[in-house]
Amino acid sequence: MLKLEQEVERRRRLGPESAARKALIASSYRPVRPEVYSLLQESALAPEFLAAAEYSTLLGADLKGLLQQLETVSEEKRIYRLPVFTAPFCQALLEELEHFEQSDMPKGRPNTMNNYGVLLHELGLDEPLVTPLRERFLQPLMALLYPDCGGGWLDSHRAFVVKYAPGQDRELGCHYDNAELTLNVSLGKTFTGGALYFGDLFQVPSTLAKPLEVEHMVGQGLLHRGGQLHGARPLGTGERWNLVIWLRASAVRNRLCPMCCCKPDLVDDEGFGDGFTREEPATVDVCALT
Ligand SMILES: O=C(O)CCC(=O)C(=O)O
Ligand SMILES: [Fe+2]
Repeated sequence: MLKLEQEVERRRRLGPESAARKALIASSYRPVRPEVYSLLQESALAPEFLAAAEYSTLLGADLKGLLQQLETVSEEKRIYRLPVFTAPFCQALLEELEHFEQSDMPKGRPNTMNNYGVLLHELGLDEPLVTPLRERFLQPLMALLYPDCGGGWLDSHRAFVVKYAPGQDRELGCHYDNAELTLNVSLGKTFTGGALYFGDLFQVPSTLAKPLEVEHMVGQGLLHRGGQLHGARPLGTGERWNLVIWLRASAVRNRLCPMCCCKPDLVDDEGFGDGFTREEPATVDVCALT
């Protein structure tokens, strides 16, 4: 019981501690690549990503048409891949994130599994970069790919960078994300190993006997359902940096928390919190499994 109370207390502190770090970073951190903090421009996005997002907004766009614009990694598991950022933007973002990681600024860690990395909202990158990316480009794309998992109802996110390097984190255990949908973009650098593996949806009783192995390709993003069990194989050599965006739809999670599968009992938090809202959820078709 004591452990549980400690965990509740730890979680209660997360919001205010994060807000304090964000304020300190805003007042005293000096970026090395300030241009990544300006409002997201289409010139930062890969032509393939722009084309897929643009197609998705057309009247009459359908899944079949969209699938011609991306790589289907697994039809059964509904995992897709496409380039997201241009190479120069990837490079600039990576340089900025590395500069921050090496600074003496306080850092919130992405989740309980990764000890290295950066939370993008603490750096002030939500407003100029992640929110526009979600609202303008990911939303139409996800609405066509995953209409049954809240793809058309995305209203918040949690974005972070995970870093794997020798002597630091090298792998990630099997888990599911606190997200309806996830975008995972490989930013670099040069590395071997570190492939993702995917099992079934976590609600499906199964073993991970024959997971699907998916290599990261620098510059490219993988799209998958948050509930799809996955993990990362050990890094071989080099450094691996990935931008992970956990995409959330309050209309889905307000009904059933995707982590505990119960009706959520909400407490106040800062920013997007965990993506729940107190309003009545809109009526939305929801996948029976995620
Ligand atoms: O290492 C990766 O690329 C996956 C990270 C991941 O699954 C997560 O942070 O939720
Ligand atoms: Fe994950």
